[in-house]
Amino acid sequence: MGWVLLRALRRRWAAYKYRFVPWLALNLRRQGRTLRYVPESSQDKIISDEDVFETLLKTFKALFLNDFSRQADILALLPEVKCQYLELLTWEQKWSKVTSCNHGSQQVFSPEEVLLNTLGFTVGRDQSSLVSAGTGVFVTKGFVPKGTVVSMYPGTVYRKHEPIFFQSLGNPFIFRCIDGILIDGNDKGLSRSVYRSCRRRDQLGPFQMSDESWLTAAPQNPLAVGQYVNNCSHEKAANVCYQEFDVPEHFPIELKQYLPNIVYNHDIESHLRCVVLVTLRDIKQGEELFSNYYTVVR
Ligand SMILES: C[S@@+](CC[C@H](N)C(=O)[O-])C[C@H]1O[C@@H](n2cnc3c(N)ncnc32)[C@H](O)[C@@H]1O
Repeated sequence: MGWVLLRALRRRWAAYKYRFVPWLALNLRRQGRTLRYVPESSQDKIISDEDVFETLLKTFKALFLNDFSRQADILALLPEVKCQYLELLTWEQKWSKVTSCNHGSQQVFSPEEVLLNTLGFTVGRDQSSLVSAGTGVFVTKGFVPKGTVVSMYPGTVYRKHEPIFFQSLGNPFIFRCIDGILIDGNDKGLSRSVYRSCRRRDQLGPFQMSDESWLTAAPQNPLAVGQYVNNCSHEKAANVCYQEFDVPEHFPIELKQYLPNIVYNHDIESHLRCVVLVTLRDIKQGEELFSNYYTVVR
């Protein structure tokens, strides 16, 4: 009995230790080199950055237009602020949208319906098909072709040496990028408070620089559930892969409200790091997503 328990504990620790920052720090010092659980020679990207950008843009634009009635304060700033996407609409189009919102005649879809109409599928959390693996992520409707952005890994982004010790204790949601950047995707406890506080810090007037609804059961960006994807096993091969994506400077400001990531420290100039999950094969409705926790592509 004791032996079985010990073996179970050892297996749990073996899977978890790479995400336990004090363990990483200790091994870094011992080995005198950067410790990665990701191979040094990272694979090529599954899809190009341009394709990731296009998918996010398409999805966020659709969510933005669906949320139009909530965007009135942003619209009011339009003459002064360079809103790249809204500039594409004529004033007549904007006016017709505002009036249709005011008269309540605009059809408002749920974020999942918007995703289905835009990308042809929806994803959501449910009990994993693996015994005792807790929650997992499933394709709930539609079909996802190979090479598609199917999800995003939300959370606070920590650069190397930024303080994450207390947030990392007992936290299985810390994701490590190839260059050592960490993303804390835990939606509870201290991690949750840190994310919310960073988000409030970065708000620019009516413009939200990121989304915090992934902390709830109903995210306004329905792709932001990637932290719940489980690890592959002998029976369940990986069908998605993590891919890093740095948000370019020209990302439309009014669409940043759908980005589920925020930097812990914004004093240092750099692009916001996001991680998306890309399908490695076609995935049908009802299938669970499985990644390989030890593989990330730049
Ligand atoms: C990032 S979380 C994934 C979401 C998790 N299933 C949950 O319900 O919170 C990682 C944790 O999920 C569980 N997990 C992931 N893949 C698993 C697998 N193949 N078998 C058993 N447990 C797994 C482990 O407890 C792991 O520490």
